Amino acid sequence: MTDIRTERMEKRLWGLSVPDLAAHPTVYAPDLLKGQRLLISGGGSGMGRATAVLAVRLGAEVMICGRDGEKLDRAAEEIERATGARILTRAMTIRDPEQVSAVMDDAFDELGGLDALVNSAGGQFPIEAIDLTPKGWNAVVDTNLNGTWHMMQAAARRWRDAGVPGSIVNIVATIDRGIPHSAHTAAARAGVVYLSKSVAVEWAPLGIRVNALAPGTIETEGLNNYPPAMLSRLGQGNPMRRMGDTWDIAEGVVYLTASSGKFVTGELLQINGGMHLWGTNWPLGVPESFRGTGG
Ligand SMILES: CCCCCCCCCCC/C=C/C(=O)SCCNC(=O)CCNC(=O)[C@H](O)C(C)(C)COP(=O)(O)OP(=O)(O)OC[C@H]1O[C@@H](n2cnc3c(N)ncnc32)[C@H](O)[C@@H]1OP(=O)(O)O
Ligand SMILES: NC(=O)C1=CN([C@@H]2O[C@H](COP(=O)(O)OP(=O)(O)OC[C@H]3O[C@@H](n4cnc5c(N)ncnc54)[C@H](OP(=O)(O)O)[C@@H]3O)[C@@H](O)[C@H]2O)C=CC1
Repeated sequence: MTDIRTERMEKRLWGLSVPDLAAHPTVYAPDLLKGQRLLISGGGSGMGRATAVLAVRLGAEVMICGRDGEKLDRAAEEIERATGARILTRAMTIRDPEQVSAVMDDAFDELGGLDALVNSAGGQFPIEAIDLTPKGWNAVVDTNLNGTWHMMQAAARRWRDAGVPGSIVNIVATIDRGIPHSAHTAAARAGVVYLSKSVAVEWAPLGIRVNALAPGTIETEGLNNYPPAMLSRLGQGNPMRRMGDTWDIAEGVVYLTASSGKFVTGELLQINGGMHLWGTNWPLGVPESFRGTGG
């Protein structure tokens, strides 16, 4: 690891900044998303924000939403400064179907329609499953499963009613072998994966594609929600023995939403350095009985 990276990690400045993202090389042609309109939940930070930057660089018009209006406005200002593109922001929670309906109406009205919905909003807290309270379980399932569903259905209904196609990408997590200390989110994300597969079939006749993307450990400010003791172990929990960056995810999202993904639906794209095959992260520490077992 370079000195600069170590210093940024110690300061908990995770991931690529907006100027980094604006200058990052991309495999895509500059006008790939020209005329496309995207709504990105959780677009004020992390993977959602990186996707917003890549999308505007490729010619798309973008609205981002999340709970914290100041964070969204800050992201929009930084994106405008770095790329010259203006994006729209809406403060809301995906957990409230009425707020979801309002943001979806705004997106369709103010962008003049919608071509793609990217659901990057989500989160959880590390805990041993045996200690979960009903309220904690419900908060995580309501955010990651129910909230994502409200967004998906609200977009799909409008696409159906307008008789136009659409595309949905749901950011989930690497769940293939479960997620110790995060059983609540593993359950919710598994729900989203199979929800996506189910409606990918139902909605194919409507011209709506639905895919999921499973990140591994990705350097974002979201990592600041985890205990400092685990930060030094981050990135060791996959065969490539490093973290991914938000550009890895943004380019994956664009692959699925752009014409490159026009025959892809119901898929789960794993961008995780092989974490679905080997490795794991125990946020609260690996128990003695599991040490040295290769996980
Ligand atoms: C996805 C893979 C996880 C893998 C873990 C392995 C580690 C790998 C490395 C890290 C990978 C990073 C993954 C990321 O997702 S980064 C992005 C993370 N960002 C966040 O998670 C922030 C967003 N999170 C939240 O906003 C909250 O956690 C929550 C989803 C619960 C939001 O809901 P709400 O606002 O309603 O929640 P509250 O804060 O009001 O709490 C409700 C009850 O939930 C319980 N709770 C909440 N926090 C904790 C905690 N830290 N410990 C224990 N219990 C908690 C509690 O019962 C709350 O009720 P009370 O406050 O009344 O007690
Ligand atoms: N980073 C990683 O290693 C991994 C992350 N993930 C998941 O990927 C997604 C993106 O994470 P990442 O970019 O790293 O983290 P961030 O914390 O940066 O992004 C999550 C975004 O979700 C928004 N959000 C959270 N709850 C709600 C809500 N109820 N309504 C609307 N917006 C909400 C947050 O904004 P605000 O607070 O303003 O609402 C935030 O911008 C999340 O679902 C995360 O759990 C999965 C695997 C690994």
